Amino acid sequence: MEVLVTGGAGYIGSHVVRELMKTPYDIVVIDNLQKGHREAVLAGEFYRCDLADRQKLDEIFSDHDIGAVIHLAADSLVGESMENPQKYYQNNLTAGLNLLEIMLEHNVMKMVFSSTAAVYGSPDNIPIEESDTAKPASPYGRSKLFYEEILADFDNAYGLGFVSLRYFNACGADYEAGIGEDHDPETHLIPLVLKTALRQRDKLKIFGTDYKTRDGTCIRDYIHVSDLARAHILALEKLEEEGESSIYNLGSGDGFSVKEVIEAAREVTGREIEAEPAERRPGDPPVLIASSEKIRKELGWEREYKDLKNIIETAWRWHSSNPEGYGESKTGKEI
Ligand SMILES: NC(=O)c1ccc[n+]([C@@H]2O[C@H](COP(=O)([O-])OP(=O)(O)OC[C@H]3O[C@@H](n4cnc5c(N)ncnc54)[C@H](O)[C@@H]3O)[C@@H](O)[C@H]2O)c1
Ligand SMILES: O=c1ccn([C@@H]2O[C@H](COP(=O)(O)OP(=O)(O)O[C@H]3O[C@H](CO)[C@H](O)[C@H](O)[C@H]3O)[C@@H](O)[C@H]2O)c(=O)[nH]1
Repeated sequence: MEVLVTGGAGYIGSHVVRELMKTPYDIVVIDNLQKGHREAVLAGEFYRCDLADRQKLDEIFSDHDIGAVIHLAADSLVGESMENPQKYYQNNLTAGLNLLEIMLEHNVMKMVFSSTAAVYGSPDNIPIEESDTAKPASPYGRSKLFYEEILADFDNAYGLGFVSLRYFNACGADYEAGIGEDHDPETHLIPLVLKTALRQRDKLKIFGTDYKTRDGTCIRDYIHVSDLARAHILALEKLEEEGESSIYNLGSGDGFSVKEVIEAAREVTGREIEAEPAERRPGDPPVLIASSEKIRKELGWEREYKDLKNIIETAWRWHSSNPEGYGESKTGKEI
């Protein structure tokens, strides 16, 4: 079966492609390279294509015998979505709907979807379960929740089977395969901490030190990107078995504060990492920790990386051996 990965040149998508290489699935990748890197795509047929382009999508679906789609392509920054919601609804919903329409036209009825902890907003219960109320606090979170609802409607009406994976904080790298996190601009905590260790930045800003948490800084659930990526294979297998559509959290079940992450990074790198208190970042909930019991029970998913320092070490190895990330090259087959 051919599996189409949208956003496969991005951080998580490139790790999903890496995990797909260990399976019998054939791989097709679409990415517009707005954020992604051609070099990060280690296998499969690559198309530089925007999901908004119906004609190109139609050609790709005509040229391949696609059996399922893993849909990661999206804009995904909470803060940016507060300032520019139009961009988020346009890309995550309108372009995403284009993809669904083309899938229906070509009778491709299986999707694994990248959702997010941001659908929960500021949750009432910790750890968060999938049945807890989703009250997104940002246009980004809402765009992902709306897409899940569209998928449920398409399942009811057309029998499109889906698995939606609500990722918590993806981090780490498959440094042995030569892939890692390279966003421009970078906004995520762990790469910024490591860039500070590399002296590419003077100091790290800690966004908020007066939250009602154990040390006043926000707590998040950090999950290694390869563990996350492996869950997509399990989700594909579930869809192939014609199971019911499902929504799963994907996190570690452990929470670490911003200060704890910085301290762990100091230990891993053995370097000074200067950090200073700063204003809260709008849209940040104080605590997000997943219960991932459902995916463990139903799909047998387990983490390989259970220790935060191990996870940071994989990211450190990637950043320290690729201080400029992937560089500037943006090549790829355009059709
Ligand atoms: N990084 C996280 O911690 C995290 C957490 C929760 C959910 N997610 C979700 O996971 C997915 C991947 O996130 P990531 O961190 O790898 O981001 P990323 O920006 O590295 O990857 C997204 C990729 O999609 C591509 N893309 C975006 N819009 C496109 C379009 N219209 N057409 C074609 N390609 C397009 C980008 O060029 C990029 O390569 C996103 O859907 C994001 O919302 C990420
Ligand atoms: O320079 C920084 C960067 C981040 N932080 C803090 O570190 C924590 C983690 O921030 P990230 O930006 O790394 O991650 P987020 O939790 O904001 O968001 C990530 O995980 C979410 C789900 O939990 C969403 O899906 C989103 O797409 C994804 O980027 C937050 O408390 C943030 O305020 C800082 O203090 N300083």
